[in-house]
Amino acid sequence: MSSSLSLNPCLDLRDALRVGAVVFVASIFGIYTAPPGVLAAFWPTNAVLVGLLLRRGHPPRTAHWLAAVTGYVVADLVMGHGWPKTLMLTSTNLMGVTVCWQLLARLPDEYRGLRHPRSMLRFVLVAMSGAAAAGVGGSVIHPALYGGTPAYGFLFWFSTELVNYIAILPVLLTMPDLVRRLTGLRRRGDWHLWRGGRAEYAAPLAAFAGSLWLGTQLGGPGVIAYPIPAMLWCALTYSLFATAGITLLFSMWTLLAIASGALVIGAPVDTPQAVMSLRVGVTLTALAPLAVASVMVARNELLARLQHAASHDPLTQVLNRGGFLARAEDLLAAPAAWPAAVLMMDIDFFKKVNDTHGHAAGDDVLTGFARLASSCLRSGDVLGRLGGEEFAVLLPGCSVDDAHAIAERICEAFAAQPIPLAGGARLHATVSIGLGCWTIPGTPVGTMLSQADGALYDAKHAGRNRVALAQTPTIDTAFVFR
Ligand SMILES: Nc1nc2c(ncn2[C@@H]2O[C@H](COP(=O)(O)OP(=O)(O)OP(=O)(O)O)[C@@H](O)[C@H]2O)c(=O)[nH]1
Repeated sequence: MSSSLSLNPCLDLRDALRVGAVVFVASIFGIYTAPPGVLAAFWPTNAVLVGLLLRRGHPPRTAHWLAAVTGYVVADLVMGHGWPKTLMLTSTNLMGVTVCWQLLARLPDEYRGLRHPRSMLRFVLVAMSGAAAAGVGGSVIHPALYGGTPAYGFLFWFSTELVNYIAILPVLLTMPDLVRRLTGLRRRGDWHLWRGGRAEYAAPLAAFAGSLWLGTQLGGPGVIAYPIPAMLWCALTYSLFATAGITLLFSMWTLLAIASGALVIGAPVDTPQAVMSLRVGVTLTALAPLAVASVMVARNELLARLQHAASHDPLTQVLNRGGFLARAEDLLAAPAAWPAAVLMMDIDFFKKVNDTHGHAAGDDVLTGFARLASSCLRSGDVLGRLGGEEFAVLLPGCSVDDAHAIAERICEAFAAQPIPLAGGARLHATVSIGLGCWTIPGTPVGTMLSQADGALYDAKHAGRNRVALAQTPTIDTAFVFR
């Protein structure tokens, strides 16, 4: 969410109302699904509220907290709880939410988004702290409202909140990727529901579904762990968000299937203690795939950064020689890439620029040229810095006339636009370009570059600041255009 939201009271109010409405709907859901006369065991409201407050671009305001309190209170009153019970439940809910939100909001972004290898450890500690805060409230209100000891009240609230936070919050914490995708604000490498082809995508999900089904057929206490290998496979294949969704599904399915008798574990789950133990156990089981998915995200982000560093020139940020050659070979493997043209470009008298204005000014000229050349290219063209002041462009699917027009545009635009230097001065520079165009598919990139380099030599010798055409198998006369 943009920071303008915080400056716009109307938008802030609308946002707060949305928070209140979500709290109300989630609370009604929790109350409806609770067994009669007992406190709701699946209570998504608190985890959803924490997730909502964290997903906003800036801290919640008083209006958001007031809207949340109103959502809790109205839901309880609508469902027939009196004021004393409503206030006790609401304050206990808010104790847990406040602690959980405070602690998560203080975590660095990558920990909060579960994108750090150790983020799951911190996340579990935060979830336990939030659950413990709710447990403290529960130890006071539970005996008064439902009977039992304060210790039981603590344990019931602690276990319920722990399960809800661990099962639901990861989905919400990784959800911003989905929001960015839906709103078109996509970042490189940000969203991959899966990594790989279609079969690779479908297989882990099928294994997960199969393991759930197998559990219903075989029964016994071990069946709870049957889906773990499939969930680990999902974590290695799908995005963190998808994995979080799958682990939530696992927790809900396992608990519901045991409750309904579809999954027979052979042990009685007929005391509140046994129910609590089962719920916490099932949810903690789901932490393993989540931790693997977190490690995968961190690993993939690191790999992407390394790959970028290995294939790009740190000064101009265009491809380096290795990156250019690899990309060119990839592109030229497609028949549609032919005819293909190559431009070899070399900044004129660049040594003099360095000697006269200093190395930093030379660097400014290089970055200025890379920027300008990029702006003259079509999408799909590839620009690389082959070394020093020498750049190359691959123009796939480009006729010699179009390639010549692009080369002329770069040459003229560079000569016409002086480069602003750090001290405020402006520096005029020119570039010479050798151009080749090949119609025969399969011509090696190295051959194309060296023939275009020959034309660049011609351009330099004809006086620089010009474009020269290479001799290629289809064009057999080398000449200088101007
Ligand atoms: N500032 C800067 N200079 C570089 C960099 N890489 C190479 N150079 C310099 O680029 C210059 C290249 O000079 P030459 O190859 O003699 O070519 P030129 O002066 O451009 O002459 P012509 O190409 O014949 O027009 C050398 O002085 C290198 O030190 C760089 O990253 N930054």
